[in-house]
Amino acid sequence: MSKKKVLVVGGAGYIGSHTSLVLAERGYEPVVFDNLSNGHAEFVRWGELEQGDIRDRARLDEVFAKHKPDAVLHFAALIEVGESVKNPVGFYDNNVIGALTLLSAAMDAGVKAFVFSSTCATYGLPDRVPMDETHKQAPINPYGRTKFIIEQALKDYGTYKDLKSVMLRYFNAAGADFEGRIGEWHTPETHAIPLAIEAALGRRQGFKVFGDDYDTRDGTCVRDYIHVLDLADAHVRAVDYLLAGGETVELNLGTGTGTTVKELLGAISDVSGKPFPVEYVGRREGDSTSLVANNDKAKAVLGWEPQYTLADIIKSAWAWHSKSNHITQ
Ligand SMILES: NC(=O)c1ccc[n+]([C@@H]2O[C@H](COP(=O)([O-])OP(=O)(O)OC[C@H]3O[C@@H](n4cnc5c(N)ncnc54)[C@H](O)[C@@H]3O)[C@@H](O)[C@H]2O)c1
Ligand SMILES: O=c1ccn([C@@H]2O[C@H](COP(=O)(O)OP(=O)(O)O[C@H]3O[C@H](CO)[C@@H](O)[C@H](O)[C@H]3O)[C@@H](O)[C@H]2O)c(=O)[nH]1
Repeated sequence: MSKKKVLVVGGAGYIGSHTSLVLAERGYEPVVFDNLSNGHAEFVRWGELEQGDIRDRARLDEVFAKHKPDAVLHFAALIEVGESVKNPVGFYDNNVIGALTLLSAAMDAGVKAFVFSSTCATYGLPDRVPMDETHKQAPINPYGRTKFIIEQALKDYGTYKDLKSVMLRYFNAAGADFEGRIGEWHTPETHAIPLAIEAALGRRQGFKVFGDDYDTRDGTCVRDYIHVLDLADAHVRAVDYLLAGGETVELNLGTGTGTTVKELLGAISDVSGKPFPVEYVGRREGDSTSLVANNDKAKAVLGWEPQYTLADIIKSAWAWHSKSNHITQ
């Protein structure tokens, strides 16, 4: 029997490349669609690369006609919260117009299964922590709002059209492939774990903590860091679920454990054995105080369970950053 094909849109990026790896391991055939604006051709190792932009309908039609995918995973987006405050137009253009163009092309090509990279940033400020999927969605930055808009479109397409989707609200993706083939490589890098590791490796001057006056146990923001391979596993399960006739659903993907920035820095110093300078500066615009998942629904719907701890995350990230010398600034 021929393998089922999955179009991995944004598959040359961090989470999409790890998901391609796990798709291939589980017997699917990934095909990556990416404009390489923030991705890396060398991360496309488990399937063909089709270069193109999700805002280019003609190119999308060509790729859908050629590959006839059974499902689409949509990772392609601009992703930095801080940048979205400075450049909202670019975010709406890529994350909303791009996603809607991709959705139309997918539906016209007869695709019925769609997995969307959403985010806990769609919740905004927490009423309660941990947050389950019924928590109100009131994003506090343009990035979160672009993702919220697409979630609503997907719910309407699930109700009124024949496209079923799984909207995966990731908390903070982190860590890397344990064999060190791929890892987190954003340019410029803005995420806490790679920045702190690069500081410990002496590639950056030190680490700046954005705010220590939050209402949390040590004044710094709380996040729920989830291993990228746990995210990848959930995506493959989401494809299985949709191809088996599953209905449209939104699911949190986090571990349920919150870590403050100070705790994170302590854990990174422990793993690396290399202390690094830390400076406390003002808050970063658009940051939420505390984001921690209640992941019961993903466990129930997908039979998913996160496998990796914060120590696994830091060790795998440390291994990747130590051996690779890519430029992130
Ligand atoms: N990294 C996180 O912690 C996190 C958390 C929650 C949600 N997400 C979401 O997960 C998805 C993947 O994040 P990532 O960290 O892997 O980001 P990434 O930047 O590494 O990957 C995104 C990929 O999409 C591609 N891309 C961007 N715009 C495109 C376009 N117009 N056409 C074609 N390709 C395009 C980029 O070249 C890149 O390869 C994003 O949608 C992001 O919003 C990420
Ligand atoms: O130099 C830094 C970088 C980050 N932080 C803090 O570290 C925490 C984590 O920040 P970061 O790693 O940038 O992740 P988030 O801003 O939480 O955003 C990520 O996680 C979101 C879900 O929480 C996703 O939606 C986004 O795409 C993804 O970038 C936050 O409290 C930041 O204020 C610092 O103190 N200093």
